[in-house]
Amino acid sequence: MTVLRDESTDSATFRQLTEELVTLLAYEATREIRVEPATVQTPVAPATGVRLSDPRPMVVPILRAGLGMLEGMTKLIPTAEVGFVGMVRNEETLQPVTYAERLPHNLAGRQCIVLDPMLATGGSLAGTVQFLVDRGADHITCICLLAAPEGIERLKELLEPLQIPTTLVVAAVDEKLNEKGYIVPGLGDAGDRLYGVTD
Ligand SMILES: O=P(O)(O)OC[C@H]1O[C@H](OP(=O)(O)OP(=O)(O)O)[C@H](O)[C@@H]1O
Ligand SMILES: O=c1cc[nH]c(=O)[nH]1
Ligand SMILES: [Mg+2]
Repeated sequence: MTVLRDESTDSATFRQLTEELVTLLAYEATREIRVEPATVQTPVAPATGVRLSDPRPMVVPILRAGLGMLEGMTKLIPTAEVGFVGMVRNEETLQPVTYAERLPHNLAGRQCIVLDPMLATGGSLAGTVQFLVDRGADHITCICLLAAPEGIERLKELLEPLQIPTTLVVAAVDEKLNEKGYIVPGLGDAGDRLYGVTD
């Protein structure tokens, strides 16, 4: 996290560290993944273990910055399906605008794992979780690198009344948001740090 925060870290290193960190967070985030018993034959005797249940989990990166977390996640669950949501925050109003959405219409009974490095006001993550819940997802795990207390509160407010099991896994909770809605001390604009500055 310290190297990610450092403004002198270049994009290539930022991407690599994001991927590595996500794989560690994914270890934590998959604790509650649904599995079923599976028996295999070892050279010595039958052994019972587990395999992922059907339907398989759906991993949902929030474009653009969430894409930097996808590879690290699918390393851990290579058989997961992937759906996409594209959102950009209007930097004046701080409201998210959805510009892309490629998800199955029916997510009934699906566990969804949402990826976005930054949970700031919570608007983008809350909007994405709402998409998933509206389509029937019944278990949500969000993985973020950094969260602001304000964003965590917003997510709680959305999710508690829905009574859907939800887990938020973060590498660090920072102090606050600044007047521009940026996480303090944070790491700046995660999308820009990963892929370069856009205007
Ligand atoms: O919690 P919020 O206040 O909604 O802010 C967080 C969002 O802002 C960033 O995306 P951004 O809008 O910069 O788009 P990008 O990924 O294309 O850079 C970040 O990746 C989150 O999606
Ligand atoms: O600090 C922040 C807040 C929103 N989005 C980012 O990328 N960084
Ligand atoms: Mg951005």
